Amino acid sequence: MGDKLKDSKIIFVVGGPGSGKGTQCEKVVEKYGFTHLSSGDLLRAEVSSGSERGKQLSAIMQRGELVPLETVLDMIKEAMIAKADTSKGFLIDGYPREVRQGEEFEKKIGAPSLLLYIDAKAETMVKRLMKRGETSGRTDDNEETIKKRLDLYYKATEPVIAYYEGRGIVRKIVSEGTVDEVFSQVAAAIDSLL
Ligand SMILES: Nc1nc2c(ncn2[C@@H]2O[C@H](COP(=O)(O)OP(=O)(O)OP(=O)(O)O)[C@@H](O)[C@H]2O)c(=O)[nH]1
Ligand SMILES: Nc1ccn([C@@H]2O[C@H](COP(=O)(O)OP(=O)(O)O)[C@@H](O)[C@H]2O)c(=O)n1
Ligand SMILES: [Mg+2]
Repeated sequence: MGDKLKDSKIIFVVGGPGSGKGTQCEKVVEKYGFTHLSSGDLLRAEVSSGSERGKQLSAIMQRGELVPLETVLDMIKEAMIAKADTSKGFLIDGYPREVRQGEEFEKKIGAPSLLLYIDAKAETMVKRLMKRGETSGRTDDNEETIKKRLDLYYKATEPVIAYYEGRGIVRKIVSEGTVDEVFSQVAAAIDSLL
């Protein structure tokens, strides 16, 4: 089964909290039929299952910190294997969050063919998340945790961009405009890959 994953197309979607990763992934699924796996959503599903592991994850996520690498990687791998037979390719949203997460992913699953870097200004991300927080019900959409998630993003996740830039597979998407304006950049980047 591992080999089957090795052959599948993998796109990493990396960007700050509130940059628009999830929004753009939904539009990519509509247009290209890829399988969208959001690491954050997988973790939140585990939390809402009420499992012991979910309780531990919840505390970490409420602090805006990173959960253990093995946990999130195993959850993504399980989700990919479950869809491997029918998937046209995978959008891995919100992972890797640090370089070693990328290295471990490639050891256990396979190499990405594209990294979509969804780039928005810090104040744009804060504004969007505060607005989303009014309806999302996410325990991490509050000012204090948003700030921690942003700090962690700049410290741990931006180096991921540089790491994959070295391989020439990064496409930077400026996500300041409307959802459709941003999506036209995303579609152009994916079309150049297909
Ligand atoms: N104007 C504008 N708003 C956007 C765009 N993309 C997302 N938003 C808004 O910004 C908020 C955050 O978008 P998400 O797609 O949830 O962001 P995310 O990167 O998945 O955030 P995390 O899951 O917290 O990492 C949403 O409530 C959207 O309404 C965009 O391209 N333009
Ligand atoms: N690879 C990942 C993905 C999410 N997470 C945790 O899950 C939370 C929500 O992730 P998300 O991608 O939905 O949201 P953002 O943190 O990107 O805004 C993060 O703040 C982390 O606490 C993680 O630890 N490792
Ligand atoms: Mg998201």
